[in-house]
Order: sequence, then C-alpha cells, then structure tokens
Amino acid sequence: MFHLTRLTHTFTRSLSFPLRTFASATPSTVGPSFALTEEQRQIQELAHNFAREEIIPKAAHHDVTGEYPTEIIKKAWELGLVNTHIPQQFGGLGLGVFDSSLVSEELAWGCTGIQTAIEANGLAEAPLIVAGNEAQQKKYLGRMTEEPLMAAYCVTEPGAGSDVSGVKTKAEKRGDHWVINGSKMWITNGGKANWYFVLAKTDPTAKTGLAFTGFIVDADTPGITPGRKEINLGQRASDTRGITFEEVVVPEENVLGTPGIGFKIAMKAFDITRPLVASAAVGLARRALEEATRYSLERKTFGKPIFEHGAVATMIADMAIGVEAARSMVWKAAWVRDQNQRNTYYASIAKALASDVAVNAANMAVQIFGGNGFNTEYPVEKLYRDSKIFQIYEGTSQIQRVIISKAVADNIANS
Ligand SMILES: CCCCCCCC(=O)SCCNC(=O)CCNC(=O)[C@H](O)C(C)(C)COP(=O)(O)OP(=O)(O)OC[C@H]1O[C@@H](n2cnc3c(N)ncnc32)[C@H](O)[C@@H]1OP(=O)(O)O
Repeated sequence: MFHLTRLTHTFTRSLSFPLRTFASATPSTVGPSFALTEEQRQIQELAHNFAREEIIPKAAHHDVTGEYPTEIIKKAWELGLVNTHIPQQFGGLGLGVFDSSLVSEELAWGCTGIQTAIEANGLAEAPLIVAGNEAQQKKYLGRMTEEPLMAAYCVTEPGAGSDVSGVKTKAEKRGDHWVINGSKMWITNGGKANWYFVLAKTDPTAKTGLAFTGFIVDADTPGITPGRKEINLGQRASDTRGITFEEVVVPEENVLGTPGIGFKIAMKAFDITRPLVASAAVGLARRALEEATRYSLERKTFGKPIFEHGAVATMIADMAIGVEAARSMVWKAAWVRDQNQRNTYYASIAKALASDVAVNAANMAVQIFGGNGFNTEYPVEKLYRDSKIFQIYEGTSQIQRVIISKAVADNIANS
C-alpha cells in the first residue's frame, strides 16, 4: 500500500492526473480508431521523455560495457513504466496491451537492450496474468510493484528453442511438492530475476497440450544456478544466461493453473507479449528512420544533401512505410487482445512484420550513413546489431510464419 501511494504520487506528478483515473480508463475499447486519448498521449510522452533523458545518454555505455541498467530500470519503475500489465488490485497500472505498446515503442526507441530487460518482466508476468490464482498473483505480481524486482520466463533450452514441445526439463511430483531438473538457455534477466516462470515436462506420455506444467520458482531456491552472462551481437545491456535446475523443490501452491496445461499457458503469454516485442521493433525502426533522415539532410555529396538524391530519399520512404505499416499491425494485434479475443494470428503477423521492418530499417540507416554507419562513433551500427534478435527471440520469423500459415489453412478448412 505504501508503495502504491508512492507510485501514485510520482505518476500523478508526471502525468498531472490521478493514477486511478488513468488506470481505469480503457481507451483500447474505443474501437478501431487511430486517435489516442489524452491519457494515452500522456503516457506515450512520459515514456518518450524518459527514453530521451534517461536511456539515450547512457545507452552506449551499457552497450559497450554490458553493464546491467539497474539504475535506469529503477527510475522507470518509479514512473510506472515497468510491469505495466500488473492489475491494479496487485498494485500495478493494469494497462492493456495497446497502452503498453505505446510505452514499449518509446523505450525501445531509446535502446532496445534496456527495453528488453524491462519488458522481460512483462513476459515472466504474463503466465501469471493468464493463469495465476489470486494468491499467486498477490504474492508474485504484488512484490513486483513493491520494489523494483526483475523476473524471467524460462522456457527455452539448449535443445528446444523454436520447438517448445521439445523441452526436456522435467518436474516430478514427490509427496506434496514438485522437483525440477533440467537446463534452460537464453534466459533474459536470467541472472537478475527474483523469480522465474519455468516450463517443465510432467507427463511424457501426454500430447503437447497436456504434457507440460508451468511453475513459479523463487530464484533463491536451492539447486538453481545461473550461468555466465552471454556476450551477444546486440542488445548487450540485457542479461541473458543459461540456468540449471538441479533437484529444485517447488511447493504445490506454485503450480500455475493445473498440472499439464503449462504449454498452453506459455503460448497464451506470447499472445500478450509478441505485440509488445513487435512494438519495440517499431521503436528501433523509427529511431533508424529519424537518425538516417537527419543525417541525409546534413551530409552533402555532389554539391547537395544526400537526401536530395532519389536513391537515398527512396530508402527513407521505404523505412517510413515499414514503420507505419508495422505499428498499425501492432495496434491491431494489441487491440484484439484487449477485447479478450484470441489474437495469436495477428500477434504473429505483427511480430514477423515489425522484426523484418526493424532489420531492414537498421540496414538502410547504415547504408545511408555510409562509412560512418559502420563506425561505433555513430548511432546506427548499434541499431543494426540490436535489430537482428527481433527475428529470433519470442519465436523466430519462420515460426511466426508457421503460426500464420496454419491459421490461414484452418480458416479455409473451416469455411
Ligand atoms: C521484450 C521481451 C523479450 C524477452 C526475451 C525473449 C524471450 C524468448 O524468446 S521466449 C522463447 C521464445 N520461444 C518461442 O516463441 C517458441 C516458438 N514456438 C512456438 O510458439 C510453438 O512451439 C509453436 C507455435 C511452433 C507450436 O508448437 P506445436 O508443438 O506445433 O504445438 P501446437 O500443436 O500448435 O499446440 C499444442 C496445443 O497448444 C494450443 N495452443 C497453441 N498456441 C496457443 C495459444 N496461443 N493459445 C492457446 N492455446 C494454444 C493448441 O491449440 C494445442 O492445443 P490442443 O492440443 O488442445 O489442440
């Protein structure tokens, strides 16, 4: 309660209206409109200003050193820009996916490495939001609003990335508790989390939809060992690690939903988070567009700004087309989810489209910067490195297309 009051004060000061008024507004239910409400514009502006003033000046430092952006996350948390989905009854803002996408686009415009560290909390929390009981939500979501803690979603394994049904980590029921054994890989916030969502196989004989169980696991449980921080191509502020689980004892009360339905919980979580990963990709693409446009208006060749050469202007136009189209798709995927309708198809389209847009935009920005684009003194080489992971994490671009094509075929078969 103390925290909620503090958060309310901070947020109220920043936004100039009471938290509850804002949080109880459900602008996403206004229907297919592209007009943001006043409240949405204000939270977007808050996130934008935060990215400009707190993230951008420090992004290069965290990229070069790989240092985890703890102080930035704390400040973002104080403003309510972290854990945006947590329902109000557990101390959060209870924002829908649409409103959260406004925040994630702006934070990612600042730095996708830092934004990924922040949004990985949302990914870990999503299974609790879709399947947690009140006691679990109160305990684990509630604590995220009481102090700036991190959480992590542990599904991927060394041998199971795209194919989640190949997860080998297993959990066995022994008496009144479960025991988890196995190894996870590429876990965002792996070394920083206070608790994990862990997917483990509990019935090897059952079909995928009944073979796995989702657990909430406190990070300080004996038997959990995070590995070293991985050194990745981009998004280096983000903490990615392998984690081993050896005879990790988890109480029955930490089973999410019922035993066996963990795969579906893990998938439903993506319905919330894929639109947000896509919105982050839009943020990166928009940043690339802005940097490239600014540069092309200043840099001269053959006696005029390079923007005036048609070949460059065409690239700028293509980047703008990508940003606008991808954002529209993010908004649709988010809006459908906020209507409590299944959005898997749209979430995958948004994720696939926005990821390709981000990679292409960063590529074109480097091209427009020329030699300077290849150099670490200029901002776009970082965007180029940071962009690639969008086509890989939260389901590769190929997996999104598997989901999309299956949905199209099902639709035709059932028509
Ligand atoms: C910003 C934060 C970033 C954080 C860092 C990023 C972290 C990560 O990258 S997390 C890991 C990312 N990994 C992935 O995205 C994995 C990609 N793979 C997949 O999504 C799945 O394996 C996928 C879609 C290929 C489906 O696999 P497949 O084994 O064919 O299962 P499938 O047969 O479709 O589904 C099994 C059951 O689940 C159900 N199901 C599948 N998806 C859903 C869903 N969205 N909602 C409800 N039910 C679902 C199916 O209906 C089916 O049910 P039933 O058995 O009753 O018919």
